[in-house]
Amino acid sequence: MESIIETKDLTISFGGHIAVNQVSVSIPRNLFTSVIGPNGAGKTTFFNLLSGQLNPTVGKVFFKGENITKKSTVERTRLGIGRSFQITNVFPNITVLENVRLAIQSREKVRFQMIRHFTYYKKFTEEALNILNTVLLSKRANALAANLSHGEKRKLEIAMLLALDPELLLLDEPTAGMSLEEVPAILEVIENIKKEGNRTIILIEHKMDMVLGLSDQIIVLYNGELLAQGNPEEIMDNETVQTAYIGGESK
Ligand SMILES: Nc1ncnc2c1ncn2[C@@H]1O[C@H](COP(=O)(O)OP(=O)(O)OP(=O)(O)O)[C@@H](O)[C@H]1O
Repeated sequence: MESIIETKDLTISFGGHIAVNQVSVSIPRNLFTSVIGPNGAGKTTFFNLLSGQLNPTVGKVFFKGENITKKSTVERTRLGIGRSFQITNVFPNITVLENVRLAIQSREKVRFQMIRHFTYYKKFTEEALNILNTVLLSKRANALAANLSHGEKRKLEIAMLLALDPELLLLDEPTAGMSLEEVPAILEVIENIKKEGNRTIILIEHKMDMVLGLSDQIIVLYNGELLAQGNPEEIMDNETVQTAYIGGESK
């Protein structure tokens, strides 16, 4: 199966501590992959190495076959890798719809020419409304971003990410800090993106029921190392995983 992103011996150490240790994985295009592992296993660091926030001490990252190890975060975003927390430009004092439309506009780097402006405005507004539909924020399109609840803000962050039109979406614990009532909506948002079928999603998540329900394959990290990779059944049946992680994880 064609891989969208691949790592070879990916390693990073902070001082003496090896946070990600010789991880070689191939992540197939259009499959839903989750990365699990106990606290401190190296999941977020692994994402940082994929998105370019960190450079590996050793090892390589390939995106669609191209060696991107030396590329910056901005270059990787341009190539099609989208990471949720990269989106810092949510403007609190404009509406939800305007935020998403502006993000689309900046993606397209449109020059404001008055004659063409109306055509683009309509096109971008339609795309923004479609994205808001995907993230279940249509009803809040005209609300000021500042007035959103915590759960709605997370949805807007995902919307801003979708506005970049990434081929690969890296979602790092999208339900973190959410109330239990807000979790099903985020799950529905992820399912909507999955259903649209044009993006590959990699999810870091502690909620095992969510991981098992969404994933085609699961990568297990433990002490920075790749402990296992397989479909949900294989991972649940894997004795090493049970001993190292699932049995011992309470979060
Ligand atoms: N910038 C850094 N400097 C020093 N140590 C770091 C740095 N970033 C991460 N670490 C260490 O690397 C290890 C892996 O951290 P990481 O955040 O990747 O784990 P995680 O699996 O995402 O954990 P969690 O589930 O708690 O988010 C931890 O021991 C952490 O303290």
